[in-house]
Amino acid sequence: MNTADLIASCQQDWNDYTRHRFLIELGNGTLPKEVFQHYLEQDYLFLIQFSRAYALAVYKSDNFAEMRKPLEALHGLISHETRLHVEYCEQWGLTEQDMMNIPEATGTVAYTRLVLDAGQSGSLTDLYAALAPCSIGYGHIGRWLANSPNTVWEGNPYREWIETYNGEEYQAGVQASQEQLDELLAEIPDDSRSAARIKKIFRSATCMEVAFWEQGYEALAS
Ligand SMILES: Cc1ncc(CO)c(N)n1
Repeated sequence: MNTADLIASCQQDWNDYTRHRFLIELGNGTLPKEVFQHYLEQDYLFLIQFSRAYALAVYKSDNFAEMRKPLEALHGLISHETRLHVEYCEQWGLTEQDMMNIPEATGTVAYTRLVLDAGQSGSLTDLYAALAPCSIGYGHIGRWLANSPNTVWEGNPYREWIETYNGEEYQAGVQASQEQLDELLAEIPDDSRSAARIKKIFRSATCMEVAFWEQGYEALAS
C-alpha cells in the first residue's frame, strides 16, 4: 500500500477537502476576512497540538534516523509555519498572547485529539496516517492554488498563505513525510486489517479537514 492508495480509498472526501470553497475564495481573494481570521486563529491553536503529535512521533521512533524526520517536521512547524499565523494576526492587532487565550473551537479539539489518540493508542504508521491529510493535503493545495489560472495575486490578502504552502520549505517537508509514510505503508498488505484501520484513520482526518474549513463560515453565520 502507499499514500496514493490512501487518497483513492476516500477520493470523494479528499476532493471535498482539497477543492473546498474556502480555497476557491482564498485563491481569488474573495474569502471574507472574518472567515479567514477565525480559521487562522484556530489554526494557530491547531498547530500547537499538531506539534505535540510530531513530538509523539519522535518518541515512538526506534532510532536516530527515524527520529530525525518528525523532528524536522516539528522544527518546520514551530519555526516557519506558525510565523505566517503570527504575522497575519499582528496585522489585525492580535498578539501571540491574545491568540493563546482564544478558546479552541469544537472542530479544532476534535481534529487534534483524533490525531493524538491515533498516535497514543496505535503504531507509528497509524500516527503518520493521521498526520498525512494535513501535510500532504496542504502540499497539494498550495501547488494547485499557485498554478491555478483562477488565482489572483495582485491585491490578494491571502497571497502569503498560498506562497507559504507552495513554498520550497513546505513542499520539501511534504515530500519527506510522504516518502516516510510510503516506506511504512509498503510493509502493509492492502487487504490486511492494519490496512483497513489505517484507511479509516486517514479518512477520518480528511473529514476533519473539511470540517476545519467550515468552521470559519459557521462562526460568521452565528
Ligand atoms: C487544519 C490544518 N491542516 C493542515 C495544516 C498544514 O500544516 C494546517 N496548518 N492546518
